[in-house]
Amino acid sequence: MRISVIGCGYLGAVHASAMAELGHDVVGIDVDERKITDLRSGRAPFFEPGLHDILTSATASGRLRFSTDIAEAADAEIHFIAVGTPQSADTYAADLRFVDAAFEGLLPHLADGALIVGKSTVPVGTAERLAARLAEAAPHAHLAWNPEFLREGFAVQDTIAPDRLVYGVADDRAAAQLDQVYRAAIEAGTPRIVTDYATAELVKVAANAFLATKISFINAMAEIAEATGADVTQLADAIGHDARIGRRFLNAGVGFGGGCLPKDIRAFSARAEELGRGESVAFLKEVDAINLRRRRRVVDLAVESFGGSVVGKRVAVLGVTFKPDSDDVRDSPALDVAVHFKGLGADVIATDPEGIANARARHPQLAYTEDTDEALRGADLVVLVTEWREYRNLDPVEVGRLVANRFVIDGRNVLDPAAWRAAGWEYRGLGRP
Ligand SMILES: NC(=O)C1=CN([C@@H]2O[C@H](COP(=O)(O)OP(=O)(O)OC[C@H]3O[C@@H](n4cnc5c(N)ncnc54)[C@H](O)[C@@H]3O)[C@@H](O)[C@H]2O)C=CC1
Ligand SMILES: O=C(O)[C@H]1O[C@H](OP(=O)(O)OP(=O)(O)OC[C@H]2O[C@@H](n3ccc(=O)[nH]c3=O)[C@H](O)[C@@H]2O)[C@H](O)[C@@H](O)[C@@H]1O
Repeated sequence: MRISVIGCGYLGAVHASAMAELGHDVVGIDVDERKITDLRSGRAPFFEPGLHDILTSATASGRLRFSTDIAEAADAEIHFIAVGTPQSADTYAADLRFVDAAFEGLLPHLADGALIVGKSTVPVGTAERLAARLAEAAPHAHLAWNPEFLREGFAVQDTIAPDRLVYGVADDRAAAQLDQVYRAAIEAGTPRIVTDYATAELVKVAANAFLATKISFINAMAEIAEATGADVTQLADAIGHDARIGRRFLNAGVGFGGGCLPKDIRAFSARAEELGRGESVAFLKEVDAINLRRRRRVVDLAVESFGGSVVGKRVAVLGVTFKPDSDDVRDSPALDVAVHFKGLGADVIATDPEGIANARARHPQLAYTEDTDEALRGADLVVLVTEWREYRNLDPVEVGRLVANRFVIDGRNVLDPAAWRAAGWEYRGLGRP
């Protein structure tokens, strides 16, 4: 099929490349010229495992091209909107400016029977509003909402083989067109839920709200564990054996960040309040508060251990991205911890395999190095805040030879406390004795 993807960020660049990989003829559109120049030359504008391969094979095959001119989308039968929906600074509601601009930009270029498909995460009610506008401005086209559930770090495989497909549609024709787009996944047995706009929009925010709640639940248990000497990691293993609970997303630590979970739960709360149902999701404010407290806890542990102050202490911060296998530092707990240490007068040096350029752009006041050993050399404290494989696999004996003081705070509970203590380290985890 002929497809356009409007917005080529973390979601759109992967979606465009994956659709071309599946055999569709795709044009990716973005207002950011630098991104489009990169994509045109087969360079992924961000780090995502597997993206480079499908991007280069699809551009070489001629099935994938990129442009800053939305008129180039005019040929497409299906237009995916994948632009950002960031948090508004004042209300925390989703800022729909980019979605509205992309939608309005498409209106003059819609072929007969064209389908606009929203992928961006939006407040419930957005699709209905856009469908009403479409009926008036371009009645020969129609609209569907098809939320995206990919995870950064696994974005390519999640796009090609998703857990499920959700179509919010107003007619059967839209569902049939989407079936053609996703034929490969459907033939492979991917479950598909065809529903109305409101349900589709809500499925997306409900899924992210549930995941955030699960993480904050285990982090709340970590707080109780800290008050009692219990071990939250064993607790998670034990409750996780219950298939009704499940072990995934029960890793306690510095909590969730990124361009989605934090902003999505806040936008959901804001939308529920607009609907007069704020109390139904009031717990999400607690989920957010627990999450933010855990970032602070790492710093408090250090201050406590150093007898009240970290001024002048050399702190090696391992990780700046919000999760491993991504270069994304949006609302990153790791970066927040680094900034907080710096604010308290510590001599911070942060390292990360992929995230330094993005971190430096946001927080130029921090010192960075790409060399893990350089970060560790002379440290009074090592803080692991993003569980990249290379940090999980650090050898406590070797690291012990580099640092000035053997003190580690494991903000992701991924190190083996016994091995680190045996190598002479003071080990502190979150919610671990
Ligand atoms: N990043 C992720 O893993 C996932 C993101 N989402 C949702 O997808 C949406 C996009 O998120 P990201 O890709 O992370 O954001 P992003 O900020 O990485 O990308 C958005 C892109 O849209 C472009 N853009 C803005 N206005 C435009 C316009 N009028 N025309 C063309 N391009 C325009 C921007 O230049 C940028 O490249 C958000 O609603 C997000 O919540 C959903 C699932 C996964
Ligand atoms: O809407 C989105 O953009 C996406 O948001 C999340 O995906 P993502 O943000 O890429 O990352 P996750 O793997 O969900 O991790 C989010 C954060 O939670 C943290 N986390 C995760 C799991 C856990 O047990 N504990 C924990 O603290 C991670 O470190 C990370 O900071 C969802 O998992 C995706 O399904 C969704 O599509």
